[in-house]
Amino acid sequence: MHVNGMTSFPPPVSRDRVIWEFPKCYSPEASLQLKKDWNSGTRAACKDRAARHQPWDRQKMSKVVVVGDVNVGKTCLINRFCKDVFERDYKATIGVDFEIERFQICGAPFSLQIWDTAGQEKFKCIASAYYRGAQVIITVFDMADIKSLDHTRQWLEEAMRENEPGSCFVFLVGTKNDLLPSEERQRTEKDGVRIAAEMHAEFWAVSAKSGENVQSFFSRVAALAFEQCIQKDTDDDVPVSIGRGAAIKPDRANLEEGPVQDTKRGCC
Ligand SMILES: Nc1nc2c(ncn2[C@@H]2O[C@H](COP(=O)(O)OP(=O)(O)OP(=O)(O)O)[C@@H](O)[C@H]2O)c(=O)[nH]1
Repeated sequence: MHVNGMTSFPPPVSRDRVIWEFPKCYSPEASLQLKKDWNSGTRAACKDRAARHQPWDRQKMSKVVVVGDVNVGKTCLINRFCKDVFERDYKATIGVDFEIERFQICGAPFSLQIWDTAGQEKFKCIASAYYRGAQVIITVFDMADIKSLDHTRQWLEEAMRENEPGSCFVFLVGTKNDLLPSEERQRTEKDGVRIAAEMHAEFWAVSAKSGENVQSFFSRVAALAFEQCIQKDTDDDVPVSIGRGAAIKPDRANLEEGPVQDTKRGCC
């Protein structure tokens, strides 16, 4: 970064944004990747740059879009991760909002641009204008409101309408797991896992209130999105697609290759 002819460096990322180990999935039954380690290409690319003390040519960033019914806890989930706060009082998101979170993954700088969208019907047309160019779609439901789980397919369909088929990693996230007694929680998780598998999404259950699984979830998102960026860099001229049907089959090599990107300035 150059400011007035001087080179300035961004501040270091906080410790909980530094990722060396490949983050685990929540449930192997609905996972985008069962592998335990980075792709060999990712490791090699990171090692090579570090050995040559070479900076990455451009800031690597992936666009993440968070969708779901009104009041399911999208804003709280993002705020818990980005600001480590929890807001008890509901304030509707008007249109969209976004946060940029910086990471260091395998020694390389990486950012997630996280778009929070409104669940209210009247803001849908504003929010949907921002779905385009997503590398990750997070569909959110409230674990204490099973109807919101039924609606996640529709949310995904609408988000995918603005993106290339098979071009995005999809997550299905159940929020507010702190509200359920353990038996009910297990039942709802089972339903979530089943629907996630149908949607070719990876399932997670979290609580923005207690913070349970929030950090692990976003680390997982960042790691998968990062690998996709690296793959794109090293294999730029070969068009690849994960295919939506391939997402929960962990052994398929095509997932490791990463999706086709809608390349935007600043994003990978
Ligand atoms: N108990 C509990 N309550 C939560 C949790 N997450 C969110 N809430 C509550 O749920 C309500 C809605 O949360 P928001 O994050 O604003 O919901 P949203 O999905 O962003 O809503 P829209 O912006 O209208 O689409 C708020 O009153 C939060 O306090 C959680 O993990 N546990």
